[in-house]
Amino acid sequence: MTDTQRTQVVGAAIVDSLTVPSKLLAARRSAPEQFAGQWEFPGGKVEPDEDDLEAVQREVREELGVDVQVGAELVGPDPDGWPLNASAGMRVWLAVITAGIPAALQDHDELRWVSLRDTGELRDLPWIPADRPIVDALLETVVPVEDLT
Ligand SMILES: Nc1nc2c([nH]c(=O)n2[C@H]2C[C@H](O)[C@@H](COP(=O)(O)OP(=O)(O)OP(=O)(O)O)O2)c(=O)[nH]1
Repeated sequence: MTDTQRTQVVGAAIVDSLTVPSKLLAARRSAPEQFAGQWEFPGGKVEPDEDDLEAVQREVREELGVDVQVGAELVGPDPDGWPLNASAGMRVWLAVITAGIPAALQDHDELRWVSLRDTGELRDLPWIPADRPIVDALLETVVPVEDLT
C-alpha cells in the first residue's frame, strides 16, 4: 500500500496548561462497537479540503464543542505520526481550551480530566491499544512536579 492510500487521523491531547500540564482531558468512545468504552484523544480523520491543524480544531469543535489553541506536537515515529493500524496514522498535538465548556457531544459518552502527575490514573484507563505509546510519550513530556519547586 502506498502512502497516498493511508488515512491521516489527527488527535488533541487537551491539557490544562501548555507550559505546565497537569491534567489531560480523556474521552471515552461510544461508537463504533469495536472502540466503544475505550478511551482516546478527541479527533478524527483529516478531510480532503483541510490541513492537519484545521482538522484537529474542527474535530474538537464538533466532538466537544470547544475551541482549542494547539501547541507542540507529540511527534510519533512515522511520517504520519503514531501507527493506529496497517493503513492509518495519527498526529497528536497538545492543546488548551480557549472557548467553551467541553461536553461529550459526538462519538463519546464520557469526558474526564485525568492527572498527569498520578500516572497510574491515566495508565489504568482502558485506552484504545494503539494509543498506549502516545500516552507514554505524553507522560514523558510532563515535568515531574518535584522539578518545578
Ligand atoms: N479520534 C481518534 N481516533 C483514534 C484514536 N486511536 C485510534 O486508534 N483511533 C482510530 C479510530 C478510528 O478508526 C480512526 C479515527 O476515526 P474517527 O471515527 O474518530 O474519525 P471521524 O471523526 O473523522 O469519523 P468518520 O469520518 O469515520 O465518521 O482512528 C484516538 O486516540 N482518537
